[in-house]
Amino acid sequence: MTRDVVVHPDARVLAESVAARLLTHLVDVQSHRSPVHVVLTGGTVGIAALEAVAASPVRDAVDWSGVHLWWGDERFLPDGDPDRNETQARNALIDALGEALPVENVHPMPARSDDVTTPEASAEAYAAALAEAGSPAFDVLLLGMGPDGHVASLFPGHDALGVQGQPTVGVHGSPKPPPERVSLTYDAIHGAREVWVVAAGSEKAEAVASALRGAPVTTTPAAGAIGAERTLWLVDVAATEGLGTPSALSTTAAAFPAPVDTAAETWTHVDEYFSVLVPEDVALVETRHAAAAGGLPDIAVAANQGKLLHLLAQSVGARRILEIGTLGGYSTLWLARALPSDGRLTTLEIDPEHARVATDSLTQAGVDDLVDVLVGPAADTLDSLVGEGAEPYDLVFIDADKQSIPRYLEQTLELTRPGSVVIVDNVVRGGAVVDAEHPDERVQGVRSMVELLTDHPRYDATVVQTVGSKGYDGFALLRVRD
Ligand SMILES: O=C1O[C@H](COP(=O)(O)O)[C@@H](O)[C@H](O)[C@H]1O
Repeated sequence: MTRDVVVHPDARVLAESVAARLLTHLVDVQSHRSPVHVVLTGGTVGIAALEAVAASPVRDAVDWSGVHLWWGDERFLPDGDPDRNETQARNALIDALGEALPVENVHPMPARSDDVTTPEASAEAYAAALAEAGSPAFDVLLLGMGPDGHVASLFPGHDALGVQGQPTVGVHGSPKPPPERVSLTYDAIHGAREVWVVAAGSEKAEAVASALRGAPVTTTPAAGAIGAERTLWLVDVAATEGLGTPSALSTTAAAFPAPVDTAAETWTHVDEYFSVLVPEDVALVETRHAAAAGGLPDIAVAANQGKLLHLLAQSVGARRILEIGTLGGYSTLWLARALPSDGRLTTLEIDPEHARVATDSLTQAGVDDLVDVLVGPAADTLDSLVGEGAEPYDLVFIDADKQSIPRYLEQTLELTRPGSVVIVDNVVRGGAVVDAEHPDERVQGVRSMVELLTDHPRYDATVVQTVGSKGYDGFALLRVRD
């Protein structure tokens, strides 16, 4: 996942540029995928960009019948209220599109009415609408940002920041009027392929600087605005004042050399340099491609990490491997290839569709006779394996829901032997792990793991931080004590 910052001379040019970028992106995506799902934002730049889309001669290049419009947040007000983000978007663009955009493609968050009396009711109805539409992966999710660093209606210090397991949330006590709102949650935002944060003006400069420098989301919610494939910050020069703007920024759309991006680029280049040591063959590449084509999130291990798993499994002479979290089968394939011909790999996956994609890829790769893909919640499957008296595993790779890591580690003890090796992925989480108050349950899951492992009688452990094409993270390496 990359994060790019593009700086424009002023708010007007920024809005025009966002419009041009959006139109081009829609045309590009429509050349290989349909329908396209776009999430709109309210706010000054967001609405100005929609006006620019409406005025653009290029707008007819988009097949609007294949575009669905959703909202990232809404002010919980009656239908037609001029302060609703929906009303503003209709005035700015939707009305101008007329019949080109079918009515059923427009998905506003339900307004306050006699039937929908609370932000929670609106949020629930919107979650249901998303589910009914097949919980689409948003192609582009636009987010404005307030001077306090809020995105959508996720405000600093609010409980909504920590809500997980649902795509929407009702919000009360917004510091920016109106106080009642409905918002997408981070879960929904993080599922978007591309997240574009748009912000203009010096009053946003402090929040832009905090977010790009990785402030905690509790104080700067925009720091958590991250897309699954790409995060793009589209800002004007005034909004970058807090970053110490180089002169190059006075030109249109100069790429902003934020320190974090420079570092991430370097990590990726270094991974590329060393990639000669970890060449992927056709089966590995196709496994990655099948996962992407199946719409699976791009969170599998990188090739060098897969090779590390492979080498570790070989080094300990693993004959039996357990993987918790199959996803598309990429790490599974690296691990399976470390097994001897009489070896066995058991991999657990909660999502039947992910399991199907993985099974197909493992079959294509010719390792299906070594691998059992077990579908269901991992904790239940682990209990079943314990109940069945499964032979101990030599190596366990845990790469699933991070909040459950402590539980998986307890269960793993029932399924291993002294000397077995356990690897837990993604335990640094961009450094968020040091934040005791972090609202993300995944971060808290890792912190609970650290508590569990401190002076543990049966696990010996270390954690190694990593950087690379997959960003800044790390893994825990454990050995079951003799
Ligand atoms: O209230 C809201 O504010 C933000 C930012 O608006 P701006 O006028 O400061 O750009 C916006 O992103 C959000 O959708 C909206 O509900």
